[in-house]
Amino acid sequence: MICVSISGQTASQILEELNHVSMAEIRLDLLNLSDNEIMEVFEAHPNLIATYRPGRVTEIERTRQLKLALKHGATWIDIELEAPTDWKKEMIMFASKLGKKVIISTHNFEKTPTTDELLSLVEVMQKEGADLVKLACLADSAAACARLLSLYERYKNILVIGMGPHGSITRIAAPFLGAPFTFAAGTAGKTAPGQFTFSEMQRAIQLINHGE
Ligand SMILES: O=C1C[C@@](O)(C(=O)O)C[C@@H](O)[C@@H]1O
Repeated sequence: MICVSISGQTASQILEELNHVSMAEIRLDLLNLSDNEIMEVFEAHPNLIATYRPGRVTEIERTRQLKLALKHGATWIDIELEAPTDWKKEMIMFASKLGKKVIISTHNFEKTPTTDELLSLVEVMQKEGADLVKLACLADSAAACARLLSLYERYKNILVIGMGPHGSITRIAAPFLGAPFTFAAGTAGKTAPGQFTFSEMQRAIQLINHGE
């Protein structure tokens, strides 16, 4: 499944885009949605991730908006491995009471760590109670991609992404190796380096499925 990562749009543009996709990530930190618009967007589609990366607003406000999204239909929230443990526990508890799922994610915009480091990151995120572990690392070589993709042999419920131009293969391979979905850019543009557009990703998946 392709998950379109939505940023930089108005609520009505988002609602229009949601008509054409089976899954989307709503990057609340890269949008300017009012409470009413958050409710409207999350109520409009059955398979949305609510993501609000830290730094733009207070932690109280970020938490409030993530909880609002969950109460109004988000299927998933994405929380950062680096966030305080108590906050992660609070969000996991809140989501699970509503029957919603939690992605614990970590990003490394500089490099792909060693295999041992990757394994221990996955294990920590699993232990913390992630329904899905997401690891996105800048991949600067074929070896880095191979290292990232090798994690699929060991673990279920993971999504491993190689960011940057060298990491593209990992984005296409992900759903074929066990990831529940892979990210593509929304119509307003990429939310991470190396993302394909939705139609490019659709085409790549079709090519592999049909062996064309
Ligand atoms: O964590 C991820 C993955 C991502 O960083 C990517 O590389 O496609 C894009 C982010 O919006 C999302 O939250």
